[in-house]
Amino acid sequence: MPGFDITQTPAWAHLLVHHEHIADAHMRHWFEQDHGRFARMHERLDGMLVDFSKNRITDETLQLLTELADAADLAQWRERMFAGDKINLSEHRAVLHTALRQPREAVIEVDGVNVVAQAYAALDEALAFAERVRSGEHVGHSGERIRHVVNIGIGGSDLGPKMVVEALQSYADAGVQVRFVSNVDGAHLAQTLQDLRAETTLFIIASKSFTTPETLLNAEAAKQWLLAQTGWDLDAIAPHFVAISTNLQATSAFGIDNRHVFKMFDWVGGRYSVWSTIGLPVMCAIGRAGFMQFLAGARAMDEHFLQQPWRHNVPVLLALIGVWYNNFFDAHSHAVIPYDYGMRALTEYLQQLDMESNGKNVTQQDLPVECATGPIIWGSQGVNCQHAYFQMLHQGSRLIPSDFIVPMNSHYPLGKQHQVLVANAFAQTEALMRGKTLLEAETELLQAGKDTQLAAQKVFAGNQPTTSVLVDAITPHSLGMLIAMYEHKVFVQGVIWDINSFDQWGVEYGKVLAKTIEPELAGQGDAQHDASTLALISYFREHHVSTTTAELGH
Ligand SMILES: O=P(O)(O)OC[C@H]1O[C@H](O)[C@H](O)[C@@H](O)[C@@H]1O
Repeated sequence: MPGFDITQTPAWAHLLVHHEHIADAHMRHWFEQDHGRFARMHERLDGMLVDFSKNRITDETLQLLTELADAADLAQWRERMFAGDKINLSEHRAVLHTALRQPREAVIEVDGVNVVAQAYAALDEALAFAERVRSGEHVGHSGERIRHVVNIGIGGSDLGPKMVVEALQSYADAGVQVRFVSNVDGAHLAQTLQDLRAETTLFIIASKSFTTPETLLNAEAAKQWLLAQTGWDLDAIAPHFVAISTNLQATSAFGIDNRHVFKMFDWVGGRYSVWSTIGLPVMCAIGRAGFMQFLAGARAMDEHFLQQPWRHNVPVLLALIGVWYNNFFDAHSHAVIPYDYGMRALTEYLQQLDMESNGKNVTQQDLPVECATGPIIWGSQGVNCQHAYFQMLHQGSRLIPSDFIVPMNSHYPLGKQHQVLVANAFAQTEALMRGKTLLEAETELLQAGKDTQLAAQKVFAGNQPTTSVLVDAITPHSLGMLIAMYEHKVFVQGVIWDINSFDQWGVEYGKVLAKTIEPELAGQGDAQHDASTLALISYFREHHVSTTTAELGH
């Protein structure tokens, strides 16, 4: 579709007119007048309920939005992605994270190779290794059992596995504790290793490219820590290091035994790679059976996404309603609030998934995009957010749509705590939708025998949209469904805006400049910079106390 511009389609024009009609309508009136609203505006999947009814949409909105999906040729793009067409045009790559959760017998060919078989060959090796770590069969150089696994990686080689390991902590049953180091700030590695023994520690160096400087520097420092702690020779540390990468040359140059390199493939983007061998930390934590359930959950969402008509297709509805706020209500951000302590890293994970995918302003045909693209994704765990920034959602001046993710059962119920947690989540969605009128505020004050002077401060505009995603519990299966749901949401939005959701040229520029500046901090090199950057560099030189590399853990 050369020069495709969604804003020039009749569907977009119809939505603009429709927006004029309903922009000022209040959801509380829709609920009062229409008792069938929830029934028509929710979807039930296996172990999941998604409630779209507290959104600023009518049946007509949904109808018009589905026409927008058709105008963007969504069905064809979806088919092309699942079939392995090279829809990542700028990198000439297929986009096949969905192949990683296909049944073993499926066949998807890219350049004449069946990638499903390729993926399972790598996955089986990683799963078998994880089981050997869990059972104690894989031991360290001294013959001791591995007790700690430290994953060193960043971006897609960190956020997915970290979030999943934390969310599924109650499934970690083998006495192997998994930790994550991502930041090149020495504090991260030093503090993570502080209470560990080298003899019982395994490092996973996770890097699709194996060229990411932060990861390589941390990996080298981990190697030095291990040598310093044990006094062993370099040859002895092989059982303590494994890698996950597409770049076997670089892993071998780093000194990692080829039998301990688990392959990944260029047809999986970093931020979509938790289903691949990048999931090794998850496998070490929850084992083969749990990981296969995780893949099966994602597969169930893939099937739903493939089969349901737009009007009942959960990721498609999430995406379309997101476009509605982003492009017609001019909402700049989207909050995601998991009411689950284990899922506290979800927002950070989704920030990469969504913002690195759809933070683009050029179309697949290299033309400027004529409308706003991906929103700012933010949020954090409920209920903590209620005691911090929810004031702004309730009485601020901005439209901020949000997703509330709420499990019906906790792995740690502790008496009444789970009911209190869930009650808070539901109460927030009700309050955000209903609001409170001036009359209601005055009546409340009068009933409490108080002056009504403060009534204006107690008014809540309401009409703040929320989508509730209820899951029976956070299990490997339901977590797989949830993550795949968001992956497909991001994909659908990328199709509507006609951007490539699978490259990330925007992160390169800063990386290149950092390479120039780093030696300048040590007084070498004199590249051209603006006055501000030059002053920052010289302030560092004046104030930095040069030390030899401080020893880890001291
Ligand atoms: O796995 P790696 O090759 O080390 O990449 C790690 C991360 O670094 C980059 O800068 C990209 O922006 C991310 O998409 C990627 O996930």
